[in-house]
Amino acid sequence: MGPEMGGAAEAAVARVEAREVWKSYNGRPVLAGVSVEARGSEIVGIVGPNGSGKTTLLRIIAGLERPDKGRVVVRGRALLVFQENLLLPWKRLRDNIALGLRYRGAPRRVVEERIAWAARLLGIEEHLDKYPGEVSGGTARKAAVARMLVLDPDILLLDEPLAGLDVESRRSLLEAVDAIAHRHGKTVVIVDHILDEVAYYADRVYVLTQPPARVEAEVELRDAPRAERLAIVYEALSRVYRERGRLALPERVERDALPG
Ligand SMILES: Nc1ncnc2c1ncn2[C@@H]1O[C@H](COP(=O)(O)OP(=O)(O)OP(=O)(O)O)[C@@H](O)[C@H]1O
Repeated sequence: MGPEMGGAAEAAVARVEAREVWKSYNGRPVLAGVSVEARGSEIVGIVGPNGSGKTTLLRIIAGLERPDKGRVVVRGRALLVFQENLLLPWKRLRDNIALGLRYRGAPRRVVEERIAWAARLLGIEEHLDKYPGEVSGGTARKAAVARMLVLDPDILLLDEPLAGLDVESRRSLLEAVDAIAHRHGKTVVIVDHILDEVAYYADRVYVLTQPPARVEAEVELRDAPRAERLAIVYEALSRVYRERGRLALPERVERDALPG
């Protein structure tokens, strides 16, 4: 790729791009040339089956691992919310969310303001004085997101944020993510295996293949009505499968099927 052109406004837009990323563990390929991109105020969903390298891809984007091959560009500050939440059980949610800010020496007033803002956005104000063991999985997940959000990242990487949550928790978490991206201007990358809800909220979805992962389909959804987005992704996938099926047909049938 050539040098980035773009003016000053363009230069300020957060961006994350993985291009043809390859990764193997013990000689076994997990990612086999995966390219994804997210920029500006948008939600990008990366959906794939279990073991398809979604976590590995996020860890590479976050700089926690190196790809064997390929290029990763991150413009802006990216923070990863781990699938396991990693809340400290002996600290109240409020203090868990404050951890990074206090570590950075943020003034008390700033810490309190940011916690109040993030808690309101995620709808967990009433739980701030509880311990992680006293709240639902959905509230704990939201607290884990809040803990990163208060650090004001440009890019938020969410590793399977919907895993283990009930329908209402998934909906309310994704509503908050929607506000984080579209009202507060963050770039959000969600990896998950639940296509339905991710498609409903995402501006673009990448569907990964079974491992070793490649991008099976990349589907733009930004301008599509939400209620139609899942169908649009399924249509795109059907096209891919049909195409593959067609290519797999014997040569004779293949020729017969050609127009003219
Ligand atoms: N550090 C590592 N060392 C060896 N193998 C690893 C390592 N990290 C991941 N793997 C393997 O790579 C594969 C992909 O793992 P990864 O966690 O990235 O997939 P995933 O799509 O996030 O899966 P899941 O949906 O189950 O969380 C798995 O088979 C996993 O065992």
